[in-house]
Amino acid sequence: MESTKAIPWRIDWATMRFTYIGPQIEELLGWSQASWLTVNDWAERIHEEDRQKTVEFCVAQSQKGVDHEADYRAITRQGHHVWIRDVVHVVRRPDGSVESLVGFMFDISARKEAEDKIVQLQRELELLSYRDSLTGVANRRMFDTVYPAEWVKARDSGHPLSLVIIDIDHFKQYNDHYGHVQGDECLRRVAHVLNAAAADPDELCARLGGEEFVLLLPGTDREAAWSKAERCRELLAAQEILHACSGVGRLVTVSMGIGTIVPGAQDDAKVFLDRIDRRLYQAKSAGRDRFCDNDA
Ligand SMILES: Nc1nc2c(ncn2[C@@H]2O[C@H](COP(=O)(O)OP(=O)(O)OP(=O)(O)O)[C@@H](O)[C@H]2O)c(=O)[nH]1
Repeated sequence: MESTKAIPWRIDWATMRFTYIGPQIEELLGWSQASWLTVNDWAERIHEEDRQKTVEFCVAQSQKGVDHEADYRAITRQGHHVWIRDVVHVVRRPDGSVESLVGFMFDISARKEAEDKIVQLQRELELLSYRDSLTGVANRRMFDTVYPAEWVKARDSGHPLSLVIIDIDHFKQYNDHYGHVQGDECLRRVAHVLNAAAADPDELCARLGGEEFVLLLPGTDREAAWSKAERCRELLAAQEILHACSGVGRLVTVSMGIGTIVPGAQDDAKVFLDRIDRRLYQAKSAGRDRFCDNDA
């Protein structure tokens, strides 16, 4: 047993002293075999954050006479820590009283590291699933998650909520003329500009799909939403993205539907979104490269 990776040990229940611990413990944790005298030596060598719950759990299980296992970080003599799985068997006398505890300690650091890596990857994946892969701004899924929450916040607080829906003008012609790859690049640049315009932490710029984007602007009144939309146009104009076949001008332009609401109990987030979308199409039919903020 002393040649295996698992480290065997035995504790006498009456005295709470180690009657045996495998010599491999020194290689694993740095503490000599002879230094493991009582359960206190074991408890003191458990990481502070794991100590209380591990000791309480193991004592309770042992008192009940139940075999158990516990994962915890053991402190090494050098001050580092190693993840241990302690598997404990409670040895009982014929009358049922506890005589001793015997167990094995396993080094599970590699497994814990792999588990941590998986958790981290899952978090990254979760974040990525809310990003539009082409432009890097938030995607429709993110908007669909955040918008209802902001709606409820605005309704409860009585603060205004603004939406700006933005669509690139004659983007089909852009793609047809410059090709899809340059079309993608154009989308990235427009997204970048819009994202820069909605830079406050509670503001959101999301790509709704195709060449359509939305700015979700909590706590923003009508006037401030207009300034935001103006800012988007200025920033986009400064990019000077050529669009030879636009028909509107020589540069890429956008049309926007804008709206502001202090949601009341009867209002519906979806209805409001549809209304702003209709305003966008009013801006399109009125000649493009403009805003519309009222219903025709
Ligand atoms: N390059 C590129 N093009 C896209 C992408 N998604 C959608 N499109 C293109 O966007 C164009 C949208 O065209 P339309 O819906 O006809 O709109 P439009 O030409 O912009 O015309 P208006 O909106 O009326 O000004 C289509 O040609 C789509 O192929 C994308 O991810 N990359």
